[in-house]
Amino acid sequence: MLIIQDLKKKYAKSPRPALDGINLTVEKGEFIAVLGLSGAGKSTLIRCINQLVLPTSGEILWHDQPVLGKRGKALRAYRRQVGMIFQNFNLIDRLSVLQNVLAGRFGTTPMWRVLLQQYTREDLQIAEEALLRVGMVEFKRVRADQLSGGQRQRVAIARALAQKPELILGDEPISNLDPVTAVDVMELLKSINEKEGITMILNLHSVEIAVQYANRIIGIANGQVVYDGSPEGLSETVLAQIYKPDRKVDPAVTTKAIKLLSRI
Ligand SMILES: Nc1ncnc2c1ncn2[C@@H]1O[C@H](COP(=O)(O)OP(=O)(O)OP(=O)(O)O)[C@@H](O)[C@H]1O
Repeated sequence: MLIIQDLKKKYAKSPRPALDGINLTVEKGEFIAVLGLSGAGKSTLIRCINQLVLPTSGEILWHDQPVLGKRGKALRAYRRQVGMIFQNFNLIDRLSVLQNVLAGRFGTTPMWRVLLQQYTREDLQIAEEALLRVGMVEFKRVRADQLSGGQRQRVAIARALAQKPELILGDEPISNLDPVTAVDVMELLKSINEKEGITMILNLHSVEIAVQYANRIIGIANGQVVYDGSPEGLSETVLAQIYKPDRKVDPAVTTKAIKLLSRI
């Protein structure tokens, strides 16, 4: 469903490319965890997929159609098929839970339709179904800023679901959550992946969580894919390739981290 070909991204003020020739093929129904050191390029990759960041070169194909260069209506149509969840949830605090989820129905069209309650009965039904799916329907009238982190991420997932996406991208979706809530959110995402067949690509910082939930791991180092395979294949050598020492990290710290990681 998604093919990434020789994708490169060089930010104007950055000396090194953030992405340096990424090639990936993603099939429907996969649950992919992207691992890598801070600065490896994970966020840039996720953001290039939904065009929040424009790559410098390469190609992205969605159902065999080129994504790069899409503008306006065509870009909105593509983005509706690709839901996104973020580390900081990206909810609008002053709006209710339901209004936040309804925002997902409009993709990138103006917020005034939500604010003026210009949505259809069908939009409302889909939004409520999404809230029911994530266990938050009884909070629909509550303002988003009244919720806990875990509840906010559930609402963000419902907002993504209300788009009726084929793919959900997650940029460190559990980084701001305590370990129990993080597992709770991962269980929800896994269940959505298995029951609704929605493909997941999530950047994760926890190798342990990635191994537990993903059926494919993509390891990135210095903007390149250094591992693409099963969780079982994450040997100490592979972990060293992903989290290898580089200029920014003290080699002793990295070695210690790899030893800790390889115990899982
Ligand atoms: N807007 C930007 N402008 C300039 N350089 C950037 C920008 N965003 C990211 N970078 C650089 O691109 C590289 C990759 O960053 P990216 O955020 O994709 O990494 P990451 O693996 O997601 O890291 P983290 O886990 O810390 O979020 C880093 O060197 C970073 O400094």
